[in-house]
Amino acid sequence: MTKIQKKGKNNMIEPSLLSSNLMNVGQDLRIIEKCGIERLHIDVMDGKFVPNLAFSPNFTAQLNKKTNLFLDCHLMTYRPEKWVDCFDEAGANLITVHVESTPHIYKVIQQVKDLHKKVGIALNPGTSLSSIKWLLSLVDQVLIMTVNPGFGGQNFITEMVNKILALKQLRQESGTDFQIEVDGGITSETIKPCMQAGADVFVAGSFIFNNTKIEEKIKQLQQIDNLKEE
Ligand SMILES: O=C(CO)[C@@H](O)[C@H](O)COP(=O)(O)O
Ligand SMILES: [Co+2]
Repeated sequence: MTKIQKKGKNNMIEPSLLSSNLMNVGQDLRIIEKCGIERLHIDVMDGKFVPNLAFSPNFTAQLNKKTNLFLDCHLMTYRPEKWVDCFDEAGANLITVHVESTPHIYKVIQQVKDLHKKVGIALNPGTSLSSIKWLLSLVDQVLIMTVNPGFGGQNFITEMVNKILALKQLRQESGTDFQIEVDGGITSETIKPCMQAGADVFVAGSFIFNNTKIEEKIKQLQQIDNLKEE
């Protein structure tokens, strides 16, 4: 199966399986695909970098067999360099590593690029943009965490809107074209300031999955996908 990732209207919403009912994941994948979604968010947690555990390479490989969706693996692990190869083999299309998680961030980015996978860097809310400025020309995506990582269902940190704005400005000034992704507390309300500030990809977990109307919730987010100024 060919994996696609177009810049387009429906690919901007990225459902996060962390809050989904894993007993229904097969059915939910079909609903997500039917809605025209093209990307899926897979949270990977090691119980050390964040106080929780989440998805394995094996789970990712099983998903990869069942769907053509573009798989964005968000590694919330210390020393992500140990996990990159496993998630590459599992079928990740984009591997995002936290700048706070390793003393060798440049090396990990090169490791992902050498595997011919898309690469992202993520920043915790408390980490400033200056820590990644020098890396911006190397990456396909920057993930601004809009909650402290570890759990779904937390409240959006509104101060992060200014960070998105500042990152968009850095992108313009540097002539680079990485995508800006936001993750944490995204709802039909909080998505709006993020979109207006310049975010391109919107991860949403509990807003989509903490109810039985997954399709309706995805559509609510997709309908807002027109506020963006270019
Ligand atoms: O990385 C994370 C949490 O650390 C996320 O991807 C969550 O899955 C987002 O969940 P909601 O905040 O949308 O419920
Ligand atoms: Co995530």
